[in-house]
Amino acid sequence: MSNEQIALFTIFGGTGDLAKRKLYPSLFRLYRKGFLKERFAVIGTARREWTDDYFREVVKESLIDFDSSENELDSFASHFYYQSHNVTETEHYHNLKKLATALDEKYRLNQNRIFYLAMAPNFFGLITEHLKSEKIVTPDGFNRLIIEKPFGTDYNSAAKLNDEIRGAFEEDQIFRIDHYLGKEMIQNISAIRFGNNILESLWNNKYIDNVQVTLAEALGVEERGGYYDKSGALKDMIQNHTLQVVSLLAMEAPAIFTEKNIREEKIKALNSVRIYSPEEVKQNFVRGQYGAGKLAGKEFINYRDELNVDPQSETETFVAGKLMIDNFRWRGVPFYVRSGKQLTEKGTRINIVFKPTPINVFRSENETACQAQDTPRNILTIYIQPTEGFSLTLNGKEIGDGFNINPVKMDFRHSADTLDNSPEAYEKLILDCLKGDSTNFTHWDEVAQSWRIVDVIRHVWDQETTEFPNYASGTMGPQAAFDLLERDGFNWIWNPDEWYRERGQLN
Ligand SMILES: NC(=O)C1=CN([C@@H]2O[C@H](COP(=O)(O)OP(=O)(O)OC[C@H]3O[C@@H](n4cnc5c(N)ncnc54)[C@H](OP(=O)(O)O)[C@@H]3O)[C@@H](O)[C@H]2O)C=CC1
Ligand SMILES: O=C1O[C@H](COP(=O)(O)O)[C@@H](O)[C@H](O)[C@H]1O
Repeated sequence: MSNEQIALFTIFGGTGDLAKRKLYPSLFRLYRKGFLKERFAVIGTARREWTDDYFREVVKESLIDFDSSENELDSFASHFYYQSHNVTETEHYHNLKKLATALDEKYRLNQNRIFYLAMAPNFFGLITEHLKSEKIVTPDGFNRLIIEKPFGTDYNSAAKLNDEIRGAFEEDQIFRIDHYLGKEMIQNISAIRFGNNILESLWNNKYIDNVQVTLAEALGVEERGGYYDKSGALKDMIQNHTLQVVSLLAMEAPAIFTEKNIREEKIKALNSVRIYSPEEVKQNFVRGQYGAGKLAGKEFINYRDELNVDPQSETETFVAGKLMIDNFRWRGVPFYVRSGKQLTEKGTRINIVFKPTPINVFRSENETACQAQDTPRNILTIYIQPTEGFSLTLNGKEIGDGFNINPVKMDFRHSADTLDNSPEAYEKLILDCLKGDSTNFTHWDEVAQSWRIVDVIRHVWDQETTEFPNYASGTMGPQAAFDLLERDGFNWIWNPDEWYRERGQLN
């Protein structure tokens, strides 16, 4: 059976950074794998006046890292067309419609259309309204809208944006991208949980002590200071990616692994995340901003000295917090989350920290059960990126005299070969959209609840200023983030082996 997908892509923001860095390379990968063959076309639109030929050169340049022949690049690029278009001008949509109709006929596209909004969100409502009023949305075939983040800047703006878009597209036609949902190991969370009875049967507050989710970045804001300074880490990384990861970890098992069932369970999990009072926000969430520092021999500047960042900026580049999930499964189990820029290293990891055995039977005879140190905790670490895999520590007997208990690690990592051949997040998500599968996109109800969770935090922070910068680049964030866990008698785990060693539980 052919895997070929048939569609016309219209990319709004076709001259932009996202299109060049992510979208064109992803389309090329789909082309190479045969998901896109002859029956596809791409219209790139933006205000600048480019010719088709120039556009095709830009597309080819974006594929420079691929080992491909000029012939292959030319035949791929020949499917690309450029239409100069200002999204605020109604007449411009007429030309877009003409071109779309012509390409539909030329490539026999069955009126299947994907509109990719790779532009600033303030244009989304306007574009979708025009797509409908100017009848660029087709009566036959499918019409799907891919929307980039950020989806609003708080609950109210997101709801307004949603209403605007829903004026032209139904919820099942809207594909809100969260590129973390396209990552292989994020998708693997469900496989690890629901495919392994030894884990799922322990996946609750009886056996799990705490859950830790870290989304760490080594880089700073780079050229995106203008956007980032208005956003900050809470809206940039917690509202979307982090809460999505939490919902996948916390959700109940779906009756069957389908889009609708998964979505329902994720929404229920998010709805159970406690919305904090202002006092609880102060106790449970902390923020940071990076100062100058040194990392791997490289000097980093203060966040406030970055390009397009306000020199007095109060924007956080780091967030750590404790989420509580008020349902039967999770009552009392803290979900610690943290994300920040310019930290020690790039890495996304999840640690599921199990409770120790009820009593340490290996204690010495002159110790009571209360005096003895706990047995080392079992830790399940899910490595999302850059290394991908998972490990589980179990306790065993140390070789030799006596009866010393040692954690040993069962470690699985995907090989470099597998990783090289595995699809990139955007590639996967675009293919899902072509197939009409929105499992790995965010539904409005998820977006709405995520905003409700973070809005109260933002509101409290906006009332107060903090002493910034409060962490040096190349560290894992401000002291307050460490205190947050220590207060609960715990510590962040980054590398489980080091963590055991620090506790004298591993030689
Ligand atoms: N870049 C990234 O890595 C990521 C980006 N995003 C999101 O993707 C979206 C696009 O980001 P990015 O590509 O970085 O942004 P850019 O600023 O690089 O691109 C913006 C695009 O919009 C076009 N544009 C601006 N105004 C108009 C207009 N009135 N009519 C038509 N076109 C217009 C610009 O072209 P021209 O000037 O020629 O009109 C350009 O193609 C944003 O929502 C961003 O938040 C999300 C995640 C990551
Ligand atoms: O959405 C975003 O994600 C990136 C981090 O993505 P990753 O796939 O490299 O982990 C982050 O740098 C950016 O600020 C944010 O907008």
